[in-house]
Amino acid sequence: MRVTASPAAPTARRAPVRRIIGVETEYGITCASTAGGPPPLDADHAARELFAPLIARGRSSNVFTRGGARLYLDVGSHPEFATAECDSLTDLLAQDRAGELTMADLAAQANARLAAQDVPGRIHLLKNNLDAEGAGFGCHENYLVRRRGDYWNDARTLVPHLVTRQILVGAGHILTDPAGKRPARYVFSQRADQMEDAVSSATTRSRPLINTRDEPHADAEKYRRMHVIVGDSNIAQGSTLLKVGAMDLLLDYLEGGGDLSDLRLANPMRAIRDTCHDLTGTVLLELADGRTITPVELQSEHLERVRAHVDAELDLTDAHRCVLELWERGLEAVRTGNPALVATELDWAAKQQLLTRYAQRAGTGLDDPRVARLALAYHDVDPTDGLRLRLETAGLLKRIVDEPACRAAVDTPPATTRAHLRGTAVARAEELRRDLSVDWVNLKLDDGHTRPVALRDPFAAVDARVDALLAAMDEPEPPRSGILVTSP
Ligand SMILES: Nc1ncnc2c1ncn2[C@@H]1O[C@H](COP(=O)(O)OP(=O)(O)OP(=O)(O)O)[C@@H](O)[C@H]1O
Ligand SMILES: [Mg+2]
Repeated sequence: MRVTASPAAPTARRAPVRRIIGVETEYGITCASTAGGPPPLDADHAARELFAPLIARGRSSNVFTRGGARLYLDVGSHPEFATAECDSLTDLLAQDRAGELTMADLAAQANARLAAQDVPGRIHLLKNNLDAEGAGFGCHENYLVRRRGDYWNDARTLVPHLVTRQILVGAGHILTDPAGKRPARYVFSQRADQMEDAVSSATTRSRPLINTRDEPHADAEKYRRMHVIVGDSNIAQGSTLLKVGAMDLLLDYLEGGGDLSDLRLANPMRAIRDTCHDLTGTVLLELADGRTITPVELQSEHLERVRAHVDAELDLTDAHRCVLELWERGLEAVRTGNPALVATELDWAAKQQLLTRYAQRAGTGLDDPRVARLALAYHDVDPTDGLRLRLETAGLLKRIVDEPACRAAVDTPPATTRAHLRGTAVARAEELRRDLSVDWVNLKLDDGHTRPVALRDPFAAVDARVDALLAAMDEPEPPRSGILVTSP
């Protein structure tokens, strides 16, 4: 009798766990004089000018858009765009870019009003993280995670990733010495020098890497929202894809029982600064167990574990495959000191090439004010003053989601999350001029009698209660409570 081994049963593969992701971006604002001289408006007044049309339409400076996103002016003068909830990486890229386009449109309108009033100023909105006074502002990522007892441990084991990922997804920065003793030099990130505590529950007192405030914007028994505070605002879509996609895969790995706890850093705050300042990626970081590791080694180790997890279990989307490929190539670029390997995809490399080539041609150093202006233009969201569109059109920055799809995302929410319900309701309310109170979870028609709807499942894009709410909007507005209507 011949015994043959039966072929191994094919292992069932699965897609990465479906996850809600949203990115909040604060924008820098300045009003440059067009006549020379000091700015005609300070940042506060410029921000108020920017939001004037929203406020004039009887709304506040805190609105939800037809695209399902939140557009608002918080304390301070940084206009903020928080993307709608996305459950795909490509939707997130479109939404993030929709934020830039929304801001650019608001600035164009504000500049037209200033010109009509003969105010000699032009408002610029900058998708960066440091203003002219040296104050920082943020770009926060939000990831839905399933509520589990060991969330806290998982969040902490991500700190080494958050500390070292800047060698891939940092937006690049020219670091100048205020004392003028050392020449200006190029580093990975603007944000690294602003961070203080590794994990904290407050964002205002200190600058943590992960905010642990428990505000899931969803069914609190099932979900948590992981709120990542450390991260640069990115211009290159490749950087955003890698930043968010790598975290998505790492969370999948951890939720599937993966472990990163042997890679804890002894001093994350020192490590984040050391990593930022060393473009070779070879600075030695101390681990909690006394070993040392370089940022490139640490990222390679994370990538290897994620890859093994993927190979064993996952069937990746095209976007996730791009994430792994770019992660690998980004590390190779740092390891070999060859930014050209990723110069059309990752911000730090694209910006470095732009600035160093300019400085070489002009025969200056990186501290030249013209280089600083070029660096700002990289982050300017204006289609003509800003460089992003020009670089993309010239093929110097790679587009992953094309411009029409990003433009569409301004008014069209992601189709597969509750943002679809919110965006539809907002659009209908705007068309019918009905008052609708909105937050991430709730929709309430302010007519005194239609029942509010709580959308506790961020994955649900269909809901009969919302259909009823839309139908209620179509009905003639009932009399306000407190007013007696009598028939003649
Ligand atoms: N359940 C969820 N899981 C993950 N992300 C979510 C969830 N619900 C909403 N989000 C995303 O979280 C972000 C919330 O933005 P928002 O600016 O309102 O943040 P916040 O932390 O609630 O408030 P603030 O910035 O005012 O402190 C959005 O990008 C949104 O898409
Ligand atoms: Mg916010």
